[in-house]
Amino acid sequence: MVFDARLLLASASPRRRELLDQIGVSYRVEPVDVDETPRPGERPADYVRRVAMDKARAGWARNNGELAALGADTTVLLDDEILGKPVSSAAAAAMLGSLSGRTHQVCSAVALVQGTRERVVLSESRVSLRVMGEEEIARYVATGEPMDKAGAYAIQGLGAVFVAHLSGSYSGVMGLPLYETVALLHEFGIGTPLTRGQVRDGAA
Ligand SMILES: Cc1cn([C@H]2C[C@H](O)[C@@H](COP(=O)(O)OP(=O)(O)OP(=O)(O)O)O2)c(=O)[nH]c1=O
Repeated sequence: MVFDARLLLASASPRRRELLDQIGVSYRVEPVDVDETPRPGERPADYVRRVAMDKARAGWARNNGELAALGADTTVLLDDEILGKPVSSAAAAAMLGSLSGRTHQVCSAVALVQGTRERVVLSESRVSLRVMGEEEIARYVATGEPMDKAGAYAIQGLGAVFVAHLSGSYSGVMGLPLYETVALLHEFGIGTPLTRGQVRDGAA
């Protein structure tokens, strides 16, 4: 239990907790469940922003009205097609096969809600994975790491061995773009240990 938190993290993701811990932000965790089904014809960037905002709104609704609620969503896009979390080992292997030797996009949105105040920011990255053989894909899938990850890999885990190039935000690919997150937190008057002096209302 964190007592001095000014932020509610509307997420069950251990990666998002780890990333907020990394920059020294205190928060209380409140996982939420929102519909993550893309709407017909919805542009991927709009989809990611909408889901992040829905998570933040759901977090705010569970709150006692004191803490700003943060929601985030991360999606992998290959040729503008959304690759979500794999539903099975076979789906994970197929996803990795389609990403092998190619460059894909990772879109991460972070949203903050405090009452009627709502803001969402998008981070877009490009990641090139090297060619992966069938056997190494099978070995990677057998580790279990791909299963709860958009695009079936984790840049912060064993999957790092496949990442040939990244242009954009490492933390965004991992699930919470920290530069954008800190900018949003500032807008809402929430500082970090390093940036607290720059926040309008002082205390972090
Ligand atoms: C591409 C990539 C994704 N991921 C993860 C980040 C996200 O947690 C996940 C995408 O799923 P999300 O729906 O964004 O998040 P989540 O279900 O894990 O958590 P919550 O909705 O409760 O906030 O994929 C990695 O951890 N590493 C990577 O390299």
